[in-house]
Amino acid sequence: MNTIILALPGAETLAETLAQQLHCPASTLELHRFPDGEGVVRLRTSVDGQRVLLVAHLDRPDDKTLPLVFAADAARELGARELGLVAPYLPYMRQDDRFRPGEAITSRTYARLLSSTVDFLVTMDPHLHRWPSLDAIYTIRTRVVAAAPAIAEWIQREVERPIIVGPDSESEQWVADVARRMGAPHVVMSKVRHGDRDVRVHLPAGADHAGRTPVLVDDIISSGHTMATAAHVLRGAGWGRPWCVGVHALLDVASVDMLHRAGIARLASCDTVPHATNAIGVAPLLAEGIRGFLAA
Ligand SMILES: O=P(O)(O)OC[C@H]1O[C@@H](O)[C@H](O)[C@@H]1O
Repeated sequence: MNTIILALPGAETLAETLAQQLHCPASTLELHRFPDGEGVVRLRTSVDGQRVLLVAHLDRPDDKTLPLVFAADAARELGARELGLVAPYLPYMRQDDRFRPGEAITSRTYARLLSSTVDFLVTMDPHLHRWPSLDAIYTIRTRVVAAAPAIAEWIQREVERPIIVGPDSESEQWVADVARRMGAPHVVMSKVRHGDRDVRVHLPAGADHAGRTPVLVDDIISSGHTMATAAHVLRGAGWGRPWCVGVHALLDVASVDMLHRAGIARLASCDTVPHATNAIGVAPLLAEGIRGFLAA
């Protein structure tokens, strides 16, 4: 079966790069907004009888998910035989519980929506905390790709004698993997969240930087408060100015400024979400993950 890549608006660069890596054609989608704000998508190429890979950057997902669903439905109606979604950042993974009475568990609802939209999903380091794997909520085939090889390679190139630091217990999975690949030590801090922009972070007793440069690594940087607070704590403990690396950079310009005011040495992110801090390319890793679905 032939494969064609369709880029959702904003994902054209990633789609092109993946098309080169996977040796298949890529096309773009037209998104028109009517005066009342409703949108309509239009496929610019035939998809009849083909496997379609929809490529989307799903930060700010509320505006982007409906066009994705419309594009998938249109492709299906126009003869696509199989539909895959490549979404390097998978949104709505953090609300995985009813933290306050009456709250929606958006992870589950979003998973149900995407599972009814496409046949398979390729994503990178989704925020799996309470769910053991995506299979707990997604009913389609999924493939999780780790950014750790690209992050480890980048840190190795850029930072002399690093020690990898996780700002909270959830980050241990990513931090341990990155550190192991580089043969560097790692330490994981503990965090208590009191609100969207209010976190407390602690270094474990006895933790020592051993003259190394701290590199904070986390999956998501959103408000930036986790990284900023962790940076304050590290500096206060005499660890020097930490570097900060995030897989998914969701933060705005004000949050980037706040991080620099917190005294970080450098902020870098993977290009799962287009952002001024993108320094680590993950397309080759994503392409590898996609290949498993292209065999038939
Ligand atoms: O503190 P901000 O940047 O808002 O949020 C990002 C943090 O919130 C967690 O779920 C992520 O794993 C990360 O540690």
